[in-house]
Amino acid sequence: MGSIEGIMPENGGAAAAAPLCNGRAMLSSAMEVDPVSPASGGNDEAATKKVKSGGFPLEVGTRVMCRWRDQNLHPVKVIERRKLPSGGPNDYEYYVHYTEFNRRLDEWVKLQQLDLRTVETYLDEKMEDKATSLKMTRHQKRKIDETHVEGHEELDAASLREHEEFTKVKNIAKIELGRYEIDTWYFSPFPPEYNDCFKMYFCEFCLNFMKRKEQLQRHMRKCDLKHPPGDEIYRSGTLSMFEVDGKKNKVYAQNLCYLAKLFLDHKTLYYDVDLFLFYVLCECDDRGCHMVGYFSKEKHSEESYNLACILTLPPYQRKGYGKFLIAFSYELSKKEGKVGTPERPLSDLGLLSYRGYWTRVLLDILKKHKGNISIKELSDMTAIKVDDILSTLQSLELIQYRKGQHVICADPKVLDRHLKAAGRGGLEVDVAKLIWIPYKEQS
Ligand SMILES: CC(=O)SCCNC(=O)CCNC(=O)[C@H](O)C(C)(C)COP(=O)(O)OP(=O)(O)OC[C@H]1O[C@@H](n2cnc3c(N)ncnc32)[C@H](O)[C@@H]1OP(=O)(O)O
Repeated sequence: MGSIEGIMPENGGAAAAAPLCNGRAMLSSAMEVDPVSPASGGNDEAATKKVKSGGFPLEVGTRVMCRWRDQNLHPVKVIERRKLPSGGPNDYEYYVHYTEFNRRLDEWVKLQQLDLRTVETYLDEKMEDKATSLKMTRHQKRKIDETHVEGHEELDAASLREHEEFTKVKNIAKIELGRYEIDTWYFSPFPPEYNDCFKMYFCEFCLNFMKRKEQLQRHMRKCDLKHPPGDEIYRSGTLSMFEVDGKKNKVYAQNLCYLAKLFLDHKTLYYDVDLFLFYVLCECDDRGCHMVGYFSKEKHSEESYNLACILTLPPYQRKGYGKFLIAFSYELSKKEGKVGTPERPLSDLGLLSYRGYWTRVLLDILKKHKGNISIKELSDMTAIKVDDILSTLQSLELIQYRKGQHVICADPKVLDRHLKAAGRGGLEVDVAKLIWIPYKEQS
């Protein structure tokens, strides 16, 4: 581990910071596809100026069509380039951003994948502006936070640019975790000694990470853990949930945050894991409890956040675990006697999962309920914050504003149609199997 004290994904106040992976307007129309999120193409277009057609190697900023894994050509922007070790002076590979897709699909491609007839080179004026202006945007601040530079307010434009350069390309391409090799999605600020790592090896139990397979093998012979540290607060069949206190298990919590950042783009990394609890979901067998995903939660949240970050590891995604984690966070809120809401901004996949969960929970109640029901009553029953109920019902066009108040208009046939469209329900939380005392009642 590096010398930093701790890291914690945190996104308070980041809503206005033009997050890279927020729930943009595409969400209603792109429910079933992966990639899910288009890029911020529109604004980019406005802020760039066509300068010239390039030669070789292609310039950073070049726009060109690129053959993707679906075998079709898609527009990309060259983010970075590097010389091929064995190649001649013009033999480069290019790190490209598919402008229609989310940043998690950015990748290194060979020249042969690019349709060179479509090459256009653009100079990004925004980048130029940054180099000459000393004014730091919130977005830039966020980038600096991600690389753990203290006192970043004082950084000049050149250093800022250096940091942007540093975070725009995924630093770690793959990780090994338990029996899975996983392609990473985003940059994560691992300590500098890991900079040259293509693949990292994680102990699936203590989450320590290493550069080489042999190190991991040696570690696995010594590591005593067979499950996350902390208390097992839920067990149902082969599923277990562990509550890990960031203060008591600092190194584990830090490791978890480094790991999670590889799949979370829009979260700022923050120092203090002490202030958070981590709920780690595992599938258990005779070899141990294998992490499936987790969510973090502030011990005390003034904004009534009941979840800070949520992650299902890619091999386990689309199996209902995300909605299970969300449901679990609301069960904890119910036990606390509070309403809750996730920290903003939500990622594209985060918003899809929450929208699916809220829709299903609310419509199930509306379907069964006889007589009138208020938004407040719905909130009390579900621990879902009133704003989230309103936005969900509004997006389903089930709510009208009449005579100064919101009225739910729930035709059973319409409810059925929406429920069908809301996707699967996710794995159920069996509340009887949750044994948990809210944090404030301890100590
Ligand atoms: C507050 C915050 O932390 S916001 C950040 C949220 N976290 C992230 O973005 C990290 C990376 N993403 C993830 O870890 C996961 O995608 C999660 C946690 C958001 C969802 O986890 P999953 O285990 O895949 O969720 P689950 O299987 O319950 O599916 C939830 C719904 O999300 C949608 N969804 C999830 N993945 C996809 C995808 N790749 N493409 C389209 N829709 C998707 C679907 O509507 C799905 O429901 P359905 O399968 O019934 O149609």
